[in-house]
Amino acid sequence: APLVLQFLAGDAEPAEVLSGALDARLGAPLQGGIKRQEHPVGWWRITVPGGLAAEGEPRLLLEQPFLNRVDAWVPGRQGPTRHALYGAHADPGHSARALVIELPHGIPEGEAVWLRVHTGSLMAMHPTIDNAAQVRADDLAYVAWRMFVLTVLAVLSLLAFAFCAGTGETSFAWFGAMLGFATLYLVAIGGDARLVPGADAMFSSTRANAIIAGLGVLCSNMFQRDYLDLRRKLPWLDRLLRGGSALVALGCLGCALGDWRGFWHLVNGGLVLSAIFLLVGSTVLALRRDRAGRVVMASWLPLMVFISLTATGTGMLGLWDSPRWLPQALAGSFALASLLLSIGLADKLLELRRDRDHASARAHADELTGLLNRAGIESELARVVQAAQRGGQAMSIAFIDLDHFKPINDAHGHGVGDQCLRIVSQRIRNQLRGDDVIGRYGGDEFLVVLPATAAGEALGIARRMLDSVRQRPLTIGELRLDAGLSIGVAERLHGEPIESLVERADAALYSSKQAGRSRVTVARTEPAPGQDAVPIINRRDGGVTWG
Ligand SMILES: Nc1nc2c(ncn2[C@@H]2O[C@H](COP(=O)(O)OP(=O)(O)OP(=O)(O)O)[C@@H](O)[C@H]2O)c(=O)[nH]1
Repeated sequence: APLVLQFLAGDAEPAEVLSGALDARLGAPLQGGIKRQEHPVGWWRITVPGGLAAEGEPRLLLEQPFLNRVDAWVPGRQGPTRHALYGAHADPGHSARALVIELPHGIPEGEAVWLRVHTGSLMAMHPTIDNAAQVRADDLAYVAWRMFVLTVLAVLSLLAFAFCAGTGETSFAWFGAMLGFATLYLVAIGGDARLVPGADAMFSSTRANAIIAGLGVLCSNMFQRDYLDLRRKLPWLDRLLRGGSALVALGCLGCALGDWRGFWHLVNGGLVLSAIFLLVGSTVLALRRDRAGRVVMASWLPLMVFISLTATGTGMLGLWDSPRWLPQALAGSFALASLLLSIGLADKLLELRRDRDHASARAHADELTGLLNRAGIESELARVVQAAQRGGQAMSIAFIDLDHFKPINDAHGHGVGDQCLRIVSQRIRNQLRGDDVIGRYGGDEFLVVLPATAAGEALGIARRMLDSVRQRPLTIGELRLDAGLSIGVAERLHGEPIESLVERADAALYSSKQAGRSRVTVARTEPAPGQDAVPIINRRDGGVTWG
């Protein structure tokens, strides 16, 4: 039904208003809905040209009530009914999307609904008429949508805190807090928690809501500074954003201490400035092909569009006739923005991890041979020793030194020496199994770590490595160079520390050198009869020296 909405200038006694004595003061029909005029309390008359029949149990709905309180006089009913989202007159029978006023007799032609509205909110309330069945259906759809949006926000917020705890990245905590406050703010203005004990006192206060919104903006600014790395990438914008945050912080503090409306404006001003700064910053960064900038722009833009549409539409400024679903689309765009930012954060985390892995791979690589360097093989050794300790498994290591390498260097130059090292490292590596690791320990020395391997098996592998080098000469250009390896193998004794294991393998290698090079020495795994420690002793055994 087309409703005619008229405002009565100035407050008056109900009896006087209802008698029609003040009808001359009624203004022209309004489009923009019921919103705050000069005074917080005002009278509104609603009529329907041609009248509204009582069939279908018609209801008058006032959408987006937030902090407005309404006394309604409807045709055929004595005295007013009271309606509000919060407080004693909250209506548990309907969703929070609108105040619902029953019209048991419809609105007969020539009669009117009179509303005395105490406006506590800046948003306009839209009066519409629906039948009871439609109101119930719309209520269910509204509650389902709100549950979805608020659940998305709350879950993402909790996830962000869990990520912060897991990764130690503070930007996740700021993001989680921002989502938490955004959820609270949506719940406050939407009235979703109005029937929860205590929510009434908290959410029905403009000051409390300004503080919630302000804290949300502060967390958002902190998060974006971190996420976009503004300090480094756009220092001028970082300073501006800090200014915006200072205004918001001051406003929040003021709202906490006193009731002056200026503080409330300070929060809102800081919010608008921060949003503009962020949009500018993310656009500049996105144009520079910055990934984080693009994510923020993609998530911020729809939000900003919906906020602008809401602010300029019928709900707030009344510059255009915005659709009724717009406030819910705004809530949805909050959830969408958070989802995009969550994905962006996860992506950033992956990028950081990739960078770290690359850096650590670079730090642990030996440039000449492509094997692990000393630090790399030592850390692998520590890892394998730890695993062997936990699993109670055997493990061995092999220390390898190229024989007579210095003369090759001296006779053919360092370039040929380097080539030798490359070829030898390649041949040794080819003898290893999947889990074995090899690194260049320094100069012409290599260390091989053999997980789940006892001395006997390690000896076999060491001999294969030795054979792979000594059975074929190293070919470098025209040169054919014979080479050999001295190898020391040691199996880790139960509970043996790394240093001792390495020392025993080194001593076994020394034994190989002493015994004439190009051979393998295995360190004993058990003390010799009559001795308490495991010594290195030499025993010739078919080309293999046993220690
Ligand atoms: N070409 C080249 N030579 C290196 C590199 N690092 C160390 N060296 C040389 O490797 C040689 C190592 O010699 P040693 O292991 O002490 O002596 P060796 O001649 O191999 O004698 P034994 O080990 O006793 O058989 C030295 O001459 C070092 O200058 C490298 O990266 N490239």
